[in-house]
Parts: sequence; structure tokens; C-alpha cells
Amino acid sequence: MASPVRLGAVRYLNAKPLYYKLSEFAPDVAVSMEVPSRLADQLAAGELDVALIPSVEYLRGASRGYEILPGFAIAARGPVRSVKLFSRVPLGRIDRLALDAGSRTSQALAQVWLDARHGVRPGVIEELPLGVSALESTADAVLVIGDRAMKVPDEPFHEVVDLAEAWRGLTGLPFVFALWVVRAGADLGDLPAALERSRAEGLAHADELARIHGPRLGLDFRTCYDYLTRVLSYDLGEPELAGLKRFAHMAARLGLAPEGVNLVFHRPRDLATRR
Ligand SMILES: C=C(O[C@@H]1C=C(C(=O)O)C=C[C@H]1O)C(=O)O
Repeated sequence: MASPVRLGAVRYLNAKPLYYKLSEFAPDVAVSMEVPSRLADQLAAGELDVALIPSVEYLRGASRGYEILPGFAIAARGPVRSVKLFSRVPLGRIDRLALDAGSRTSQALAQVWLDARHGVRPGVIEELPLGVSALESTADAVLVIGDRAMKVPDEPFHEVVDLAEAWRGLTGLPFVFALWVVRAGADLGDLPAALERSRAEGLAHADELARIHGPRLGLDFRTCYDYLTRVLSYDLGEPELAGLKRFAHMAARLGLAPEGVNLVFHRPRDLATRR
């Protein structure tokens, strides 16, 4: 018997609609859940066959033969609420920047945006460990993503920037945080169809997800429901691709991603061999 496909999924609320009831729709798939940065490392180490990884990690892994599962993303067309830069100083004066260790894409986005919008390239860049809160950090500014970003109070900070909103203001484009990325040579079988079904069912049951996860995260039902259905988008369409390409270009200019990466999309193996 073929060994099961190993899939890694982001454990934050924002990813839940992408793998809703997946173990029912794809019973043979081995699912593990992690923060995005660890999923990227596990995919790179060959420990996973497909994973929801930070979009910047697709760019970094493209030379290893990574392929994007077409049509899927975690993206935002305006404010995202869960990717925020909390600054204790005016933005133009940020010199020490702490970046959420769970992130990779937003780590790059924070630097791209500070450079493009404020001409700032922080002298010291450090990680904010997963167990340490933004309030504990003594850096000038702190990037926080995911579930915990929605709980950090604005008050102690001089400025709070929603980075997807800031990106939109800079480029007029959506921002793509994560993609389903396939390891070179992996055969996913029927999994892409099961993932389509999961997403459709997950979005159709966003109310159920909001009821389950809202209380756990200290979010009221409406906030949680809006986050899943209006704030985030789960398609990789033309506007998202344009945003992704612009981000790839800007990240490369800062040395945060390789230059000139092409977006390569996964095709089912039987089609690929029939070429
Ligand atoms: C919108 C978000 O997207 C996440 C941000 C990521 C990153 O910064 O690397 C990766 C995966 C996404 O789940 C979020 O965490 O709030």
C-alpha cells in the first residue's frame, strides 16, 4: 500500500476553513498542525509532502522544485487584523525590530513596507519567541501574527499598523500570506479535490468555526465570523497573483527572497506524465 500523503496545516484560526473535515474527505492523509514557520522548515526537510507555508518560503524553496497548488491562498484584500506591527516609537525611528517567530512572510512584509514607506531599515532584527508576548519585548517595534496578534492591546504603543492594510495602501493590491505548496515529485492523488471540498464546506460552515474557536480566542462571534468570511480570502486569483509577484520583487530587492522566481503550479501526476 502507498504510504499516506503527509500534510501540514497552519494551526491559526485563519487557516481553519482550508482543512475543514479534511480527515473525512481524505481519510488516508496524515495531517499535522503547526505554526507557519515550522511548517516551512518541515516541508524543506522533506518531512511533509504538502503544507500551508508562508508565501515567502515558496519563493525561497522554488529552486528545490516547490509547486503551488493552484487556486488556494490565505490572502487579504484590506485590513487583516491578525498581522500587526506594534511600535513604541514613531515608525521612521524604528531601529530595533522584533519579528514573530511563527511567521516568515509577515517578517519580510514588515521590512519591505518599512523600507518602501518610511525609508527605514532597522539596525537590529531579532525574533519574538512564540511564548513571549509583544508587551514583554523591549524592541522599538514588534511584529505579531495569527491568533495572538488579535489579543495584543493597542494602548501601550505609539502606533499600530495592520500590515495588509498598509500593503494595500502602498500597492493597491491584495496580500498573499500563505499557499499550499507541494514538495518536488510528491504524488497527492485525490487530495487536491478533497482540499477544494474542505474549503467550500469550511466557508459554508464559517458560523460553526466561529462558534467553536471564538471563545477560545476571546473573540465575539461577529468578529470571528467576519474574519473568516470577509477579512480573509482563500482564493489565488489574478489580483492575488499580482500582489504576490509585486511582493516577490520587493522582497528580492531587500535580499529577503531570491531574484526572479517563477511561480510554478502543481499538476496532477497522471496529467504531468501524459504531457
Ligand atoms: C493572516 C495571517 O497569515 C499567516 C501569516 C504567515 C506568515 O506571516 O508567514 C503565514 C501563514 C498565515 O497563516 C496571520 O497569521 O494572521
